[in-house]
Parts: sequence; structure tokens; C-alpha cells
Amino acid sequence: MTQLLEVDGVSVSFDGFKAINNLSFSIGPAELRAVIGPNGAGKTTFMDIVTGKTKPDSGSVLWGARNRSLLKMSESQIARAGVGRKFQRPTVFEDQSVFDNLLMALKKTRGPLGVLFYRPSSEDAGKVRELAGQIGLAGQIDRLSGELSHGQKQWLEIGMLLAQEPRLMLVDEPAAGMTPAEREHTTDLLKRAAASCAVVVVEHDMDFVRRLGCRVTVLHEGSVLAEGSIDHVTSDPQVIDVYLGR
Ligand SMILES: Nc1ncnc2c1ncn2[C@@H]1O[C@H](COP(=O)(O)OP(=O)(O)OP(=O)(O)O)[C@@H](O)[C@H]1O
Repeated sequence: MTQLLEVDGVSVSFDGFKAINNLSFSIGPAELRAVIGPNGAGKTTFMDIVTGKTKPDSGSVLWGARNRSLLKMSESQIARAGVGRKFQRPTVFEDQSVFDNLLMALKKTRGPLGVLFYRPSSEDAGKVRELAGQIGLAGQIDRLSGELSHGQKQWLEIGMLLAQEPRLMLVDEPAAGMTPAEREHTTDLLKRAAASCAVVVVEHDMDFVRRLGCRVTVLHEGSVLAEGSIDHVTSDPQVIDVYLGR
């Protein structure tokens, strides 16, 4: 299978400390992948490298069928190439409705001022309604986003990422602070999203990771310690030693 993203032999040091150490990682199109590992394993730095925020000292990061180097691209070029990222804390526009948040996020749509002063085309409005349904917020579409629960804000933000039609979504700890029912909905949402784009989920909650039912990559000291099914990685003695056994 041709990979969508291929990270090969990547290292980065901060003040002499190797946060990422000869890391190799690849993901195919429309694949769901969980990335786990102890604090300081390099999960955030890995996402910073893929999104162009941090440039590695060595290695390659190749993208798409034409193997473009993400290392030669700026953060905004990488975002335009189809890499979306969701941070742990939701950053929706709280004083705008769910509808307007999704409308502003639509690919190739107008900026925030355009949304305030123009009526959306019926095509855009249709896309927004479809997205709201996809993220389970069809019934909340006219509510102010600031009134949503924490979980609903997270789904809205995932919807805003999906609105940009990414080819790869990086999602940081989506289950944090959610109720069990919200977690279940989030699992379904991410699984559905992975039908149309690759999704990498960084998460500490092992029950959540198990429910994702996908391949798991375990990072430790900036490298891949183990990779495979959840049963495979959770029975690996090294993984138990450095992560699960603690
Ligand atoms: N800008 C930076 N300057 C110095 N050290 C850094 C910087 N960014 C990360 N580090 C260090 O690199 C290591 C990897 O950090 P990183 O945040 O990627 O880990 P993580 O797996 O995301 O951890 P957590 O689960 O706690 O979020 C840590 O030891 C961290 O202190």
C-alpha cells in the first residue's frame, strides 16, 4: 500500500536532549492510528514535526503519492496540503453559532468577515448541515458554541477540521475530560472520519484506545517501541515496563 505520510529516521534535539530519536513512522490514506506512550515520549514533538512547527535535525518526512518533502514546506503550506491538527483544548469561536463556526471552517469559503456580512450559498449551508449531522450536533446547529458542553465543543472542532477536507487529521487527547457517553460518541466520530482521511489519535486513555480498534504505535524516548494491535502492544514486556506497568 502506498503510504500517505512517511517519517523516516527523524531526530530532533532541544538543548542537546534528543526528544525524537531516529523515529520512523508511516500511515496509509484513510487509516486510523492511535499513538500512545509515557509523558515526554515525544508525541507532541512528533505532531509538531508533521505540521511544520518544528524542523528536525535529520531524517525525512514525505507526503502523498508524489513524495513531497514536508520539511521544505511552511506550516501554512502543510495545512493547505491537507494536514489538520486538533489541539487538546477546544478553540471554537464561542460567540458564534455552531452553524457559523462550521461555515467559517469550510474549505475555500470566505473569512470570518464574509460570514458576518454575506448569506451563505445553499450549497455551503447544505455542507454545514451535513457536517453537523456527522458530528452529532444537528440539533444544536443554531446554538452559540459557548453554550455547548466540553464534549460537544470537541466534536464541533473535529467538524471544523473535517470541513477543511483534510487528508490527515492529528488529534491530541480527544477523550480528556469527557463523560463515558461522550467518549463513546467520540470513538464513533473518529472511526467515521477515518473512512475519508487518515486519522492519528494521541491518547493516554487505554480503554478509549481499545475501543478505537485500530493499529497502535507506542512511542518511548522519541522512537517507536512497539507497533501492532492493542492486544499485541499491551502484552509486550517492554511496553508494560515503560508505560503500562507504572
Ligand atoms: N521546545 C522544547 N524545548 C526543550 N525541550 C522540549 C521542547 N519540546 C519538547 N521538549 C522535551 O522533549 C521531550 C518530548 O516532549 P513531548 O512534549 O513531545 O512529549 P509527549 O510524549 O507529548 O509528552 P506528554 O504525554 O506529557 O504530552 C520532553 O522531555 C520535553 O521536555
